Amino acid sequence: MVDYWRQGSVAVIAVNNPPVNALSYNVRVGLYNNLDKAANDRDVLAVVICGKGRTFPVGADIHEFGQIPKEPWITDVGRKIESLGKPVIAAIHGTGLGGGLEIALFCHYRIALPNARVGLPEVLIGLLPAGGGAQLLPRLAGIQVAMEMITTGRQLPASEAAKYNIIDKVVSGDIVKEGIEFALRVQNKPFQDKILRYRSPHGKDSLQPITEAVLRKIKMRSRGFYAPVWCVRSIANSVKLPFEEGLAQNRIMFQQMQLSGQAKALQYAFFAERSISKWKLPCGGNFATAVPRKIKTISVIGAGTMGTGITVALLSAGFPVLLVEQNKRFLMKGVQTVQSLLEGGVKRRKFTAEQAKMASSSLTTTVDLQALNSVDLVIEAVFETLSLKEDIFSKLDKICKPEAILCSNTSYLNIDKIAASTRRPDKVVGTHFFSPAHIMRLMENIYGCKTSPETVATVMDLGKRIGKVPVLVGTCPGFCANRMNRPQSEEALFLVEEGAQPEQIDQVLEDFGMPMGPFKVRDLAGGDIGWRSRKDAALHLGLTLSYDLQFFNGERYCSLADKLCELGRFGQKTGSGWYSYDKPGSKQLSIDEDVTKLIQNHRDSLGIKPRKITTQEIQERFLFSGINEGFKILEEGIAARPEDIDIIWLYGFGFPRHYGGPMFYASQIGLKRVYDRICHYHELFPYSSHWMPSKLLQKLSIQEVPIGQWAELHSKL
Ligand SMILES: CC(C)(COP(=O)(O)OP(=O)(O)OC[C@H]1O[C@@H](n2cnc3c(N)ncnc32)[C@H](O)[C@@H]1OP(=O)(O)O)[C@@H](O)C(=O)NCCC(=O)NCCSC(=O)/C=C/CCCCCCCCCCCCC(=O)O
Repeated sequence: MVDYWRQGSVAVIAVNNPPVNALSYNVRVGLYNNLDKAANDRDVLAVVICGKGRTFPVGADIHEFGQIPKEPWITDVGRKIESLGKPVIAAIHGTGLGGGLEIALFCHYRIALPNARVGLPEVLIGLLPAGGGAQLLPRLAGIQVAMEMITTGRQLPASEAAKYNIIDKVVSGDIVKEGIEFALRVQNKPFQDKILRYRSPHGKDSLQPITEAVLRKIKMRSRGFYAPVWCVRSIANSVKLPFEEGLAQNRIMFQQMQLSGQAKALQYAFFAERSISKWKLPCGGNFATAVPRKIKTISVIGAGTMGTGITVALLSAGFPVLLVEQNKRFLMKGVQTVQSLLEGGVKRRKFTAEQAKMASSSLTTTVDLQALNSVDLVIEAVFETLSLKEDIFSKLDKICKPEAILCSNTSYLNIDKIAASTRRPDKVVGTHFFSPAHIMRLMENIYGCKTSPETVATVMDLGKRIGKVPVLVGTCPGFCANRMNRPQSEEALFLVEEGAQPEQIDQVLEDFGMPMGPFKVRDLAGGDIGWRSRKDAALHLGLTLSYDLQFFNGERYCSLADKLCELGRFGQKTGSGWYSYDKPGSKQLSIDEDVTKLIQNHRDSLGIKPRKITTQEIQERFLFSGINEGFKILEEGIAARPEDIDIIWLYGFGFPRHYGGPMFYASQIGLKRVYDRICHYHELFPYSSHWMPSKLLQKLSIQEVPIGQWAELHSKL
């Protein structure tokens, strides 16, 4: 796991632990022993530490967390470097992260390739850099830089790291060769002043103001995530305590954090995110065997909000796009939107003006579907009306070349029905983007019963290539994301009907860590869309939405949202919704007395006496109704694993990452407790079928099955 060789007077110690040279126990032992070997070899005058393969070590092996790490620890390897009596050079390529960078900081010199990156990302997995990073970095780069890097986990490119003295020299060419050359130059020079433990942290007199400023920033963005605050404390230890004492204190904090639910959740999320690309279809096709088609040209149908967002996402990733609309007026408007989204990207520094110009020049437009006869892939993004989509797909089937893949950006409709309107159901797939599609990273890809593994592989690959997080699910109304979100939105309305205020519910869920409460989300999305589909659904059943309606199609129903829409209060875009806004389109909101009165009148008209609703009830009814649906989604095989569901929630709805996602959150609360509360609400609200407890949840709750075994056990149950 660690290779050793000598080139003249230089010993090279190369970590060889693919894929990312994680510092697992055997690697630490290998490093320690080989450093000894170099120390004892009198012909060795300098040592180079590097990584084989694609990268320098990226840190501790996260799989080993949760157990007490066996010695030697990273700090033991560090002490060995410091006391070696010979200069040690870290030669960094790829990424030098976490414990990897810590080892480099114990070295006397650090060189890196221009495209290398360094960072201390422990905070992102709920930890602090206890292997020496929080003590060493302030002594090298100063308190300010250390605070920024350690509390955010940001990776710095080599050139920026060199500005802060983290890298002594940026070199090009072969990193090992460069390391050896550097070693030969410094081998006979004094290097005691390069041992960072003997330095004092730069900017230590400003510790207090820097800490206060950083804590203010953390408070604004943390939403209950506490690792950044502990990271701040660990850096303060570098000023307040002697080096070894600081290390010991940080180790104690690390141990406590490691056992915390937040660290477990974040580490789960890390691996969950990597597992989603390992998809499998019920028919047996999977990521390892299916080969994606090469996609060069893409057409997007529909230049509305979704179509233009998707177009920008594709253009900015370098794909030429042919944008289609039914008439020139809509098309012109769409092109203007694309241009302004690209300009917005330049302002947000997502890309340069030059890149935006290039992207814009790759956009072509047409009002003629026939022009799509040579594209490799089509993404349809028109209204959510099945008949309209069926019509478009049957036309596309006739126009597009036989091997072209046809995708629907539907958030709700049955992919099999859309596919059935073509003679190529194997090449039809759902690609559900989230709004705003050029920003939101989730791409919920939906296979139908005939979608081929090759088609799935192609859209999963496309998602990655445009910087999205593609998750594969099966087809059912609302798929995974919207199906789970629906009971939650309904519960939010019912809670208001029973006595809560919209702003109270929003606050409770924002305090929980959601980026926005459900009523703010409704106002942002626009109430009119849901209103129209509710009216359509009623019409379909031969009903009308009336204001005293308490049941609809056998289910409990709350007409408050309809009443708001009837008043033209569609949300932010009209300047009023559940809240009122400074002006249409503004985000500045305030509580509106008219809405409070409307809610009161609504309760009066139905004879509902408002009751006090607790924070616990709001959290449970919102979160558990969605979680119950999540278990049904697993039960039906719509999602293959809880990880798929959790990643959908992390990226589609901003579920707080330090809870891992709703399914992991349920596992941490305890399945028995979640199940019991769901049964309780089912008893209270028998006319909301979403409280019907999931059978899978019931079975798993009997033995509190750990989340890693849900999918496997489910297939056996
Ligand atoms: C940027 C990456 C490195 C690479 O990204 P990419 O190229 O996109 O590839 P990925 O798909 O992400 O990854 C490829 C595969 O590698 C796996 N992987 C990645 N990183 C790790 C890792 N760190 N460990 C294990 N496995 C890893 C990944 O899962 C992929 O696997 P697969 O192909 O899907 O199977 C990117 O991966 C990345 O960012 N990685 C994370 C880097 C990171 O977070 N590093 C920091 C880790 S934490 C750390 O280093 C901490 C060190 C200090 C430890 C201090 C210990 C103190 C001792 C206390 C002891 C107290 C005992 C007291 C005892 C007593 O007193 O009683």
